[in-house]
Amino acid sequence: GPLLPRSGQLGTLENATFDYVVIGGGTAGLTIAARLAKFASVAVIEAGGYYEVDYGNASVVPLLSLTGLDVIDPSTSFPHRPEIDWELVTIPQTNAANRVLHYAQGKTLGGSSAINTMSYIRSTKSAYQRWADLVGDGSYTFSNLLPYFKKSVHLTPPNLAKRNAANATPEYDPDSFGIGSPLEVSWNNWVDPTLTWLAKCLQAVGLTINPKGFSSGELNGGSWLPSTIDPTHATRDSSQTSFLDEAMPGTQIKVYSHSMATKILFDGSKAKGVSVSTNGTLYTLSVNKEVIVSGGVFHSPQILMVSGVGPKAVLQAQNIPVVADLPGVGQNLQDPISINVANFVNTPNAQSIVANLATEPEALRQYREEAAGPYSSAAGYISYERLPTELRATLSNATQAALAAYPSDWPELQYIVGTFLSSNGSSMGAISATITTTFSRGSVTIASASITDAPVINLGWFSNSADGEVLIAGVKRVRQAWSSEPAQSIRLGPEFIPGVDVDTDAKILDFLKNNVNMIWHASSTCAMGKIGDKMAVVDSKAKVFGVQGLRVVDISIFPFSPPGHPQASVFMIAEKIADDIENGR
Ligand SMILES: Cc1cc2nc3c(=O)[nH]c(=O)nc-3n(C[C@H](O)[C@H](O)[C@H](O)COP(=O)(O)OP(=O)(O)OC[C@H]3O[C@@H](n4cnc5c(N)ncnc54)[C@H](O)[C@@H]3O)c2cc1C
Repeated sequence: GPLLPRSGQLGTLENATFDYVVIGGGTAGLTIAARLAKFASVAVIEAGGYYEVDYGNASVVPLLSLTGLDVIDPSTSFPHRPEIDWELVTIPQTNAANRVLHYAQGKTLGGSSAINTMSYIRSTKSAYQRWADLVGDGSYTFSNLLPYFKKSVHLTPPNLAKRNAANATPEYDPDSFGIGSPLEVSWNNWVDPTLTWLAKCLQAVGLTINPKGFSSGELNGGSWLPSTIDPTHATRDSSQTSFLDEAMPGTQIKVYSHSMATKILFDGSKAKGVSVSTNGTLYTLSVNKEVIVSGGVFHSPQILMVSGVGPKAVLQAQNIPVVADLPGVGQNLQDPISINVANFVNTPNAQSIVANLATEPEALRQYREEAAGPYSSAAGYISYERLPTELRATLSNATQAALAAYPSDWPELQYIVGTFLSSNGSSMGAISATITTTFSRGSVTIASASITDAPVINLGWFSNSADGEVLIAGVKRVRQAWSSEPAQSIRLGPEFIPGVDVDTDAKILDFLKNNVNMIWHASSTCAMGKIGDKMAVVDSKAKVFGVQGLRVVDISIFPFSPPGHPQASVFMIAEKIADDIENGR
């Protein structure tokens, strides 16, 4: 790959003053820092280092983003990789069989954009309209956000010669993209044969290809997805390899890596700096202008709380002096749940090719010499829909009414196709169902006044019974796809997961409670809202209520979990708020 030299510590460990100090060099943090550094002095404090150094190929090679990233194991026996993962573990999920889950979050420059599955999907026009309405600011409609979406990415059209899969030609709306920079968005240079079959199964039950793709404000039908990938080298593009790499030589941006922001410091109610710890050295980075918190969904509320901004009772219980009593900090957590319906199949997949000693050398050659072949492939194919009438009719009246409150272009379910090897080396195909109307709510709070104690996470799974009902319908819908005519050409044996004995709603619900997974899209723990909204944490310019000189810019400020995949909107919001700041808003 084209890796630039990656040094470790880049700032000197002593008190200093900047215009802006950004807490967290993750997806949003490096994006906004790089933009602000064009006209101001900026420091970034990041707990991790360079993932290319700390984690090597597993975080760079696209195929390994699906299969090699052992950090995404949600079980409590997850492999320990403290150099790139926060190793967060939830409290027992009381409505989900008391499960305790590991929730991967990137602890590295690039944050979760360095460990995610790289798919690039925006939300729907009505979802952004709802965002605009909730926060009382018309700049959040899709058409007004589009310039920021365009600015944050550089699109390279698919390389059809390399993809070499006639039935997997991506369709998309080029007008939804522009000539932004520096984050690369493009398509895989190889298509997994099993995924083309699974896409056909979804198409056979009515989820036909959406000619506009999923970046023009529509989420229905199916699409071969673009991802955040450098198409020339077929390597992951993250906020680090794009925004930070561009800013490093071009601006005076200072990065304090392997460094913890331990507390935001206030002068009265004005943020005046950040206390930092690097390998035991404590120092203060002061601001002329603002502190920007970009710690992600779990750590942004934590740093606010340990600094005195949060629910008064929580702060007082930890003897933290109250700077601003904001009851919404850590509340409103929304985490979409997902389940696989999986079967053995007779088709090869990327893993069976690279696991086979006869075919692996050619796969390696293709990747090294042509940036193509199985190693170059990550995100594949996704479909969205509102439930068909006959399945909607199986829901309780309360759940039907709850769904009816959503606008008509808001999908209710997402289906992701996937493929992997079973422990005995056989190919498996999986179609997952994921809810896109998360009714359950969780929370994040603190165990102590110290930033070094992990935040206390309750995902709130199944706290609202509508989520289970909708996901049961999703399982039935995926079973329809697995019963379609194309599926008969590839399926081997009876249903493997959940299994043919899981055949009633009650049994499916029990299976779900014991087996659903996160798709790592948790959001909304410092939710944006209108002035006067008691549970809102930031206003529409991302300014924290009740204090001055402090914004939060990351996925925690989404007012709700938007359908689609979040990183596109995370990059967008960082661009938007950077523009607000540059223009004095
Ligand atoms: C396994 C996985 C797969 C995913 N797949 C996809 C996908 O395919 N498509 C998609 O759109 N989205 C995906 N997502 C979600 C998406 O990546 C995240 O929503 C997004 O990256 C969040 O960005 P953020 O800026 O809010 O937080 P992050 O990118 O996580 O950044 C937070 C940063 O703050 C740092 N930090 C936190 N606290 C401190 C502190 N006290 N001091 C110093 N530094 C601190 C962290 O180390 C981190 O670098 C996935 C996420 C995961 C984890």
